[in-house]
Amino acid sequence: MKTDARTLAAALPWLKRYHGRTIVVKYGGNAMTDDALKVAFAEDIAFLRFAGFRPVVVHGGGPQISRMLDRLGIESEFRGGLRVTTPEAMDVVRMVLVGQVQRELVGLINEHGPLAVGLSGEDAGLFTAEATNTVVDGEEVDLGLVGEVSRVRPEAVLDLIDAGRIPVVSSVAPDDHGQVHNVNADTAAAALAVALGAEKLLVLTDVEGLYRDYGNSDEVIQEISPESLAEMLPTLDAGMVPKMRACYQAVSQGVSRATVVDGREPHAVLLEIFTDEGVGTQVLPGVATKLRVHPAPDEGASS
Ligand SMILES: Nc1ncnc2c1ncn2[C@@H]1O[C@H](COP(=O)(O)OP(=O)(O)O)[C@@H](O)[C@H]1O
Ligand SMILES: CC(=O)N[C@@H](CCC(=O)OP(=O)(O)O)C(=O)O
Repeated sequence: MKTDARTLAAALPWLKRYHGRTIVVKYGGNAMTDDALKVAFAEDIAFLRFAGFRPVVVHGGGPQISRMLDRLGIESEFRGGLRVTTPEAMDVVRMVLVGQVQRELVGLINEHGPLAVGLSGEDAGLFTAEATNTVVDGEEVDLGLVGEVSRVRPEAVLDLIDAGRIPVVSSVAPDDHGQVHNVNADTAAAALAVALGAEKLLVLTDVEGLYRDYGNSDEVIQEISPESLAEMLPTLDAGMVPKMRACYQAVSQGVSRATVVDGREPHAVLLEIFTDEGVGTQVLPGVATKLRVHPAPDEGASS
């Protein structure tokens, strides 16, 4: 059989499995580095929709926010993987996420038909935020206007999906008093995946997956259970903290699996979903931890 035919035929089990199912795809700002990657991402999302899946996009934009804050001369720092957000910075976060990153992704997806509709946690009560702090080296750190998602009203997203649209969601959300908060996009994606009863949470980032010992070892975790991940969480650093906590929460609350993949690979979404060889790190119940040394000898080979 020709290689292309083999690849297409191998997609059949995944087409059957995910047909009519909801997949929440979190597109991190670090995986939006060049235009070609963004175009490929939009193609993948449109592909999923035309293949009969129900894709929902939650996007990040951390590096884009940082660049704009720099340009405006507003200082920003991250603590425990979360941006300390002053009221001044909050305006910029909202402007960049909703006004720039979301608009761009909606436009790219809509190159393929009238599919994507952008919304944020502020629309139709989608998310309610609750102010949160974080603990770094045993000390509580005040993060300002940073929120966790305390409630999800998924009706607006469900209406869009049922109408054949692709929701593209930005992670800002009001608290009970209407004060808008900055929610980490991984956190928002997990909360939405749980509320939608999604089959899968797929997270695109800028590393091959979760490294067992980042910076000191080439071993990437291929599969891990939520329990083993929970044990690892206190040892993680930087952006991986909210990301892996989000995967843990999604799988602990009913999403069948959460996967972190390298979004710098063009068409990472299609590769992850339609090839038998799992790439990245999969969090799923009941598995023993499985490691892979990166780069794996046969990585990139589809079966
Ligand atoms: N154990 C780990 N495995 C992989 N990456 C890690 C780990 N610990 C920290 N990191 C860092 O987390 C970063 C990804 O998080 P982040 O920058 O927030 O990405 P995104 O914009 O995709 O949400 C990686 O680029 C890496 O520098
Ligand atoms: C509270 C917090 O840190 N919010 C993030 C929101 C954007 C985000 O999460 O973007 P990535 O997915 O690209 O990292 C921020 O301000 O950068």
